[in-house]
Amino acid sequence: MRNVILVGPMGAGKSTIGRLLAKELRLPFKDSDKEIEQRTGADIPWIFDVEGEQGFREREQAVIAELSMQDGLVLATGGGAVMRPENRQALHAGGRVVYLHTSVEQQIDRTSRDRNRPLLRTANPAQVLRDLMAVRDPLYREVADIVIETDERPPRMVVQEILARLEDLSPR
Ligand SMILES: Nc1ncnc2c1ncn2[C@@H]1O[C@H](COP(=O)(O)OP(=O)(O)OP(=O)(O)O)[C@@H](O)[C@H]1O
Ligand SMILES: O=C(O)C1=C[C@@H](O)[C@@H](O)[C@H](O)C1
Ligand SMILES: [Mg+2]
Repeated sequence: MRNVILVGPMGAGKSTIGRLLAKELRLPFKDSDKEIEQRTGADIPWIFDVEGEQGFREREQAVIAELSMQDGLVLATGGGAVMRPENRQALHAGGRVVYLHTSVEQQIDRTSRDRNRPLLRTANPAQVLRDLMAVRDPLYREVADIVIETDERPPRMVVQEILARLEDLSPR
């Protein structure tokens, strides 16, 4: 079997739902952001500060390429992973891709308590989230086999819907 891969913006719930989904499927869970941090020995804000976004994206591409090639993982990706065509190709080839959709209003709410997202350390994080969503929403949809709405749905309900929709997919 190939992997189940979660894509979507910051605050969509990829890390939270990925962990629960992996438990349900009894598969190992990997989070590309965490994997980058472990391999670098530094957290994401540090990588952005020292190496710039470009440096982070290079590390992200290497991790996505490697993890997508594995089998039987639940893989949560970073919010910007779909920006590079090489990543979209690797993710599509690596398994079933699930886009966790959320409104910008929910993103603002879900990311407001957490300081670990360097792109949101600005005067107007809501505008940044809106601008990123305008560019990225079509890319998440391009790479996804399934789109799942997460607004007003607790993580456990989202997981059950993913499981049902994965069952319904025909082989590709
Ligand atoms: N369906 C949901 N309903 C309510 N809260 C949620 C839901 N999904 C996630 N959350 C909460 O939103 C916050 C962000 O979730 P999470 O870190 O899983 O997002 P992410 O998609 O991994 O973001 P990033 O791309 O920045 O890594 C967490 O506090 C989490 O508990
Ligand atoms: O949306 C983004 O570009 C990002 C999302 C996070 O998951 C991290 O990958 C990083 O903070 C960048
Ligand atoms: Mg995450």
